[in-house]
Amino acid sequence: MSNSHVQTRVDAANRILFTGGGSAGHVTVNLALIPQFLSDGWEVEYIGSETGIERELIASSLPIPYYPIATGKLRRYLSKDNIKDPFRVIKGVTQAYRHIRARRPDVVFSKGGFVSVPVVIGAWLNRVPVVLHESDLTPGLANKIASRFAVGICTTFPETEAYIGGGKCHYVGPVLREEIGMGGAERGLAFSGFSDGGLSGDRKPVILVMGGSLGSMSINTAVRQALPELTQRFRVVHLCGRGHLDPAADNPDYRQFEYIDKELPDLLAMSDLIVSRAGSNSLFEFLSLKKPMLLIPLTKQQSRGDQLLNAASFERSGYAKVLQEERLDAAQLVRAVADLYSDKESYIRRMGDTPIGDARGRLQRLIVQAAGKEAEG
Ligand SMILES: CC(=O)N[C@H]1[C@@H](OP(=O)(O)OP(=O)(O)OC[C@H]2O[C@@H](n3ccc(=O)[nH]c3=O)[C@H](O)[C@@H]2O)O[C@H](CO)[C@@H](O)[C@@H]1O
Repeated sequence: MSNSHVQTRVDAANRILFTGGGSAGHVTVNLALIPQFLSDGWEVEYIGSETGIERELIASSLPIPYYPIATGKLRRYLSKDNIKDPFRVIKGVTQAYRHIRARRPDVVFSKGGFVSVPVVIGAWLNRVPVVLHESDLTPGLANKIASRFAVGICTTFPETEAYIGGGKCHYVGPVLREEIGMGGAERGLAFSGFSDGGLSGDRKPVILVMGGSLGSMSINTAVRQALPELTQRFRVVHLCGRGHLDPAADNPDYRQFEYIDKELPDLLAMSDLIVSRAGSNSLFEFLSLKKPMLLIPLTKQQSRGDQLLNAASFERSGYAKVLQEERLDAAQLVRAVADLYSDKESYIRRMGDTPIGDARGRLQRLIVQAAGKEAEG
């Protein structure tokens, strides 16, 4: 009796396939959602690229199968790779189509990035419902293409609907990983080797510098040039991106790391100020923790202008100070940090009034509904 009960449960397991990658910003929401589906008894699997950051982030933190497929970049500019990439996209669609046909997930959830397009098309060809999520105020190219094949597009900003249309948009708000709010400042200081003085009022305040999940050359250069001045008043912890450590940047009040995974919540908890690019996931993480932030958004030439809009929206709400990339140098950085620090209480006060809400729960309910499974509320 008990055996047949177990067998029935296994046969009837709900199955969800996640995709998304290329940068951590296209994986973070998946990292927030997957543990919930696993604890609700769903079978979860992931399709990502062969070499993208998603492969490492998923493998290092979640016990789920990962299926790599061929990917080709979708570019808005001329490149010799534009010739071979369409063939890689077609190969990726074939691989995703076959995988989805064999595994028959109830639903596909896509977080965007160029790896997601073949998966979304493969799901659509198999008549598996697809739900998308867009982190930025304006949709990325992958999500623009994928939206034609999706039953729903969940957004972080209410304004995004104007850029997608089609009546498929659902505003859910920012989806945060649960562990972001669970960091410990003491642990962050110990990890950074700044434990002396602990959390006492007489320690130097800490600035956390994040150049986006891939790092930023211009922020790295400006921060390192500004170190002699910055470290007179602050300690600086710098997440500089893979391959961008600089052994010459040596200062007792400076620490640099390429990329931080598990300890990031502790580093955030420890920080008094943040200097960052303006990727949407990072911004809402800072907001939820009420960290005064100086944002240096990617320009229209470096990205599609999404970060300019994200940063402008946060500046309008009084959550962030913005320094434009074109004006970025060591002197401007020092000045902007000093201004932000002297006004930090008003930033914290304005962020204090902002409810973050349960976007993770709302998004999960929408996905479960799209899968044709019952979801309450
Ligand atoms: C160059 C590029 O394409 N940038 C895009 C990318 O940015 P990016 O990948 O930087 O995206 P986000 O800032 O949105 O998210 C980064 C995520 O990585 C985490 N993190 C970062 C550094 C680190 O050392 N450890 C760590 O865990 C952050 O906490 C955050 O959860 O996706 C964003 C969301 O669609 C877009 O707004 C950006 O324009």
